[in-house]
Amino acid sequence: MPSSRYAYQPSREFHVVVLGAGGVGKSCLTAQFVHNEWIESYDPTIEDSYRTQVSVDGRQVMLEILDTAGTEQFVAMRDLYMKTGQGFLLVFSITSRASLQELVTLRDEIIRIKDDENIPIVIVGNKADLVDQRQVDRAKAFAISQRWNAPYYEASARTRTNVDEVFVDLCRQMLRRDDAPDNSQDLYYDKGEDPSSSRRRRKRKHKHGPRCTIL
Ligand SMILES: Nc1nc2c(ncn2[C@@H]2O[C@H](COP(=O)(O)OP(=O)(O)OP(=O)(O)O)[C@@H](O)[C@H]2O)c(=O)[nH]1
Repeated sequence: MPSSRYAYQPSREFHVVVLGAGGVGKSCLTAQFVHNEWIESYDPTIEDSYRTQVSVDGRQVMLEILDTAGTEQFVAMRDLYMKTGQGFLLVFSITSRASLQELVTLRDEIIRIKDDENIPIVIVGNKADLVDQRQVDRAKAFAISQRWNAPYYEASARTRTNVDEVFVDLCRQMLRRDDAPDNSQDLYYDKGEDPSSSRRRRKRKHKHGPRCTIL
């Protein structure tokens, strides 16, 4: 069979979960990444999922992206999608100190549910175009990301700044874990799960120094 026919078939599929307080721009970041479109209106999300194929360092990756609800009334759904997620975009708005604070709880929950301190995470300070309304210092957000050993990006869904970069960084983290040779010994399957399924969890993780990307 000609290999060229299969050259662009994704070799990996990952579940990405976009989390953060209500109104920080999760849906807008996702819509810009998946459809290249800007949404001006605010329509609170319940839960939306998207499938999109991306090329990362020459490799085709299929992403299943879950855009979650920031509002409190839907928090009961969180446990479920945190279990399924393999990589997390933690989004706050640089115009809201409270939205950064909310990430602390979300990150704690992810670590608890995944039972994994080094699960792939990217911290996103969105709405970076609203410079006059900034409430969160870049240095402060970066310090938090360092403590969490996760990269920090300032982004703007409106200007499409760092939109691709945050998703690609997360993909790279997930690919690195998938590629790591010692992962083969660390794989284990959920009780009762079909071992041939691709839903796998990893116990030991690789540390990568935090990065700060500024506009
Ligand atoms: N100026 C500016 N506005 C933004 C940006 N991202 C989102 N917004 C606006 O912020 C509002 C909320 O954006 P959403 O993407 O719906 O926020 P969300 O986090 O998905 O909100 P929930 O669904 O409630 O969790 C909308 O009016 C967007 O137009 C940005 O980068 N810059």
